[in-house]
Amino acid sequence: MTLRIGVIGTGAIGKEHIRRITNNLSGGKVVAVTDIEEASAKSAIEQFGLDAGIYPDDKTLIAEGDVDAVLVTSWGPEHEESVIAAIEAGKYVFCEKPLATTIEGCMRIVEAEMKLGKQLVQVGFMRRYDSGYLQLKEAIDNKFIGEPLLLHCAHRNPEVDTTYSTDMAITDTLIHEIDVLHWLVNDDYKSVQVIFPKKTRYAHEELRDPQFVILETKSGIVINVEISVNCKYGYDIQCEVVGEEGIAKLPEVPSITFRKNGRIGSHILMDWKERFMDAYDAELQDFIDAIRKTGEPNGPTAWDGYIAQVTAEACLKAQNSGKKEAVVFLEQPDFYKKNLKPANV
Ligand SMILES: NC(=O)C1=CN([C@@H]2O[C@H](COP(=O)(O)OP(=O)(O)OC[C@H]3O[C@@H](n4cnc5c(N)ncnc54)[C@H](O)[C@@H]3O)[C@@H](O)[C@H]2O)C=CC1
Ligand SMILES: O=C1[C@@H](O)[C@H](O)[C@@H](O)[C@H](O)[C@H]1O
Repeated sequence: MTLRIGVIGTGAIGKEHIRRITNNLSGGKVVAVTDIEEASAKSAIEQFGLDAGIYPDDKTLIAEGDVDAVLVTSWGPEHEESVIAAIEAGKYVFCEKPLATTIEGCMRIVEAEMKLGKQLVQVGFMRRYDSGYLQLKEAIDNKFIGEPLLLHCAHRNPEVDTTYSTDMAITDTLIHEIDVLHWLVNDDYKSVQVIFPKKTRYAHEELRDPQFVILETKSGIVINVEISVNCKYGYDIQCEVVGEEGIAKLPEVPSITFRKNGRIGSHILMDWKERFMDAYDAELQDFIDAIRKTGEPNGPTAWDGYIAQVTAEACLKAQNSGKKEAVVFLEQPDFYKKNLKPANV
């Protein structure tokens, strides 16, 4: 059976996902779209030659769109309502990060799923499908570098516009590290701290950039993440794990080396679309395949969305207090204690 998919929000990543489902992946078909800007939904249909209906809003798409699954790729604060409506209608959901913009919102989604008694939701934490992070995880899980002790990470974007605010460095940007790093080291966060170094002159007036976040896990692993969103030179994701017996580092993105004008160099990518292209393909293919084969998604769950939001909110508190803040989770329900298979890459 081909998975019939409806897309809620046909902006930047909505269109990217429509393109990959339509041109690159197998087993799924976009049959319905909606966007609060109707012109955007229309342009998605035209751009990708979709045989799909346009619906006035998320609820109508879910009720009348004859879909098995929805992709929620609207703005973060809009996610919760669409995800809950989809769960209540028994539709599978692939929701871009964040699952919801509050802890309570994430819990409402978790409760809706538990009430239904079936996992329907996968959150778009695509780094768990990136081949570099998967290699790091394999090295850690096989004890290749011994016990991980500390991690040095960086999340750099070349630039942001004036709508990007200081809290977004956490909720929009760091949230990827929040999810992937505790998964990488098989541990939970215990505390967080945020330090603001000297501000770059490229940050707009209201924005504090860069930021330096320290996350500590229950077993005592210390993780530092530099977030720079005006680094100018490229889109650059770094992660180095220091273990008891060695170091493992995320590979650089392959690029030719050139010799020109008295220099040896190589190219750096400029945006997330290219950097995680393969990971986005893999996460969505896994979503489609797992549902078709087992009737349940296999990727990051609504509970992972909750864990990320709790940690993000502790970081926001730490931004304001300047102090180390505790990260406190509810106990994981048995419902979510399944042993997730490794990502399908
Ligand atoms: N996994 C990743 O690396 C990335 C994830 N994202 C996430 O994807 C989501 C969308 O981001 P972008 O595509 O960059 O934003 P965008 O602004 O380009 O697109 C969002 C679209 O959703 C539409 N929209 C908003 N509310 C809606 C609603 N209630 N119903 C229907 N349509 C609605 C907007 O009109 C817009 O066309 C965000 O949650 C963002 O955090 C974005 C970029 C990368
Ligand atoms: O999710 C993403 C964007 O929303 C965010 O704004 C960027 O900072 C991240 O690098 C990208 O992966």
